[in-house]
Amino acid sequence: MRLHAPQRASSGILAAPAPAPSGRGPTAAPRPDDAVARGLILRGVVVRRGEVLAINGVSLDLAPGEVVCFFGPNGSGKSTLLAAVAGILPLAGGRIERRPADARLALVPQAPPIPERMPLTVRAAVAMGCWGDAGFLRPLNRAHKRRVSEVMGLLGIADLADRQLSEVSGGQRQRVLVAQALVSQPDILLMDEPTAAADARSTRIIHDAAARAAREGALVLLVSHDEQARRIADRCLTLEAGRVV
Ligand SMILES: Nc1ncnc2c1ncn2[C@@H]1O[C@H](COP(=O)(O)OP(=O)(O)OP(=O)(O)O)[C@@H](O)[C@H]1O
Repeated sequence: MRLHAPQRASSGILAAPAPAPSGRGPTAAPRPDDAVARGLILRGVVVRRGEVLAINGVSLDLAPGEVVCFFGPNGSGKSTLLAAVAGILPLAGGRIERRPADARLALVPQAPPIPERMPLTVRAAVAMGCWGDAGFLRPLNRAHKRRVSEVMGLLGIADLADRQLSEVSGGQRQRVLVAQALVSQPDILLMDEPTAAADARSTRIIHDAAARAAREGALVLLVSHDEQARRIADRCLTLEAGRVV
């Protein structure tokens, strides 16, 4: 089973539109300072959160197949950087480009986006990751259902499939959210502290799934306070006060 599909035009349920490239369209020729033909390019990225300069001039070249871990103290800008890459937060300066521009992106957010009391089984929550392919609230085809089952197996949550999401533990819930993102077969997988509530076993399962997605060609950006993340990292970057140090 591939967790990741070749880059294509449609977007997953958790996908956000690519941030508008500043000054040129998605088909423009690479600039001399662009080191990667595919993946993500950040140049002089600046993001404000109210009065705070949360990201202050970050430039990175990130290639498919990499697991890039972001460490750093609370408030250093890790979540803000992922949100900017996902197109959720606007840039106050610089540019972020997906290569190609229609690369599919999925975000595992730090705060679960699904309301705690919403009646939803684990299987239905994971299946939401297929909506980018199937259409919003549309029935899933056999291939989608197979993918949902396979990813639930991979994340060790198959036995929870019919449980209400509100009735599983915090660590199990994190695996559900990771499964939902993986089901969308992202080219770029953004994970914001996906193991914050996870025990050692859950942490290993989540990290192994992220590493597998990268092996299959996805670019994985993983924000973490967990030193275990170094095990799967191709690169570790530290943010301090909005800068990569
Ligand atoms: N919703 C918000 N409104 C205003 N400022 C915010 C908001 N969220 C974060 N900030 C500020 O932006 C800066 C970066 O915060 P961010 O959440 O990106 O840090 P982080 O490195 O992810 O922290 P943590 O490790 O605690 O998750 C901090 O100074 C923070 O106080």
